[in-house]
Amino acid sequence: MSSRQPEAHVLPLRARMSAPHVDVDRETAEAAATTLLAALGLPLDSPHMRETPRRMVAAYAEMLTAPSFDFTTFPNSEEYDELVVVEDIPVRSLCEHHMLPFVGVAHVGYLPADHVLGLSKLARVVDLYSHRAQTQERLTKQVAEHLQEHLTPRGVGVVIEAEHTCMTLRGVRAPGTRTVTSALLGTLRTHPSSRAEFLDLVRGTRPR
Ligand SMILES: Nc1nc2c(ncn2[C@@H]2O[C@H](COP(=O)(O)OP(=O)(O)OP(=O)(O)O)[C@@H](O)[C@H]2O)c(=O)[nH]1
Ligand SMILES: [Zn+2]
Repeated sequence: MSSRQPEAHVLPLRARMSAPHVDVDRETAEAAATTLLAALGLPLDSPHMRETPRRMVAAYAEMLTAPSFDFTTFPNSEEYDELVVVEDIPVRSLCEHHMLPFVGVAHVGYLPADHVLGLSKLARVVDLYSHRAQTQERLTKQVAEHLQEHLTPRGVGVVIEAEHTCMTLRGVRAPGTRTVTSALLGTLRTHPSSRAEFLDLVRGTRPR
């Protein structure tokens, strides 16, 4: 006899995920960008720069507005109980100290309990929290806590490696530096062998 559950119980569960609404006042922002560029001594009367304030505002608005998505989970009917890890998820965010980009990759994994998550959703959660003025530490924790809250796995691990252009292109100008942050929850935090397995796995993906 099959141990499969009735069909109604194996349907995916979808929960809509949206970032808090960001109200961009484009008119005020464009006027301010015009003032900023003029105060920096940049001429705005060339064909290339005439629309730069509008483009600046559009660029920031895009980087601060996360697309909504369905967080789709499936019953773990195969009782899969090993790590699920998606590596090299692109990270593009804005450092809240300078409003300059930091870019890199995230490695996100979890140990399933009753549900598995649609794989793309690991990348979408990273994207959701990247589209805001951030610190890398906060971004790393928010991704881990989101998965813990909405998927309730046995454990979650998030490692982010990123280049902060505020410290590679300006200021201390330390090209080649990468900042590495991690957040581990549940058994990936408390169970030494699970923790070591996850960290070894993602360490193996780093360029040396
Ligand atoms: N902890 C943390 N610091 C960050 C992050 N992004 C940027 N920073 C740092 O924020 C700090 C701001 O320091 P300040 O001394 O106020 O700014 P600053 O004069 O521009 O500093 P320099 O970058 O050293 O020239 C800098 O050390 C940045 O490197 C981040 O994600 N996390
Ligand atoms: Zn910065």
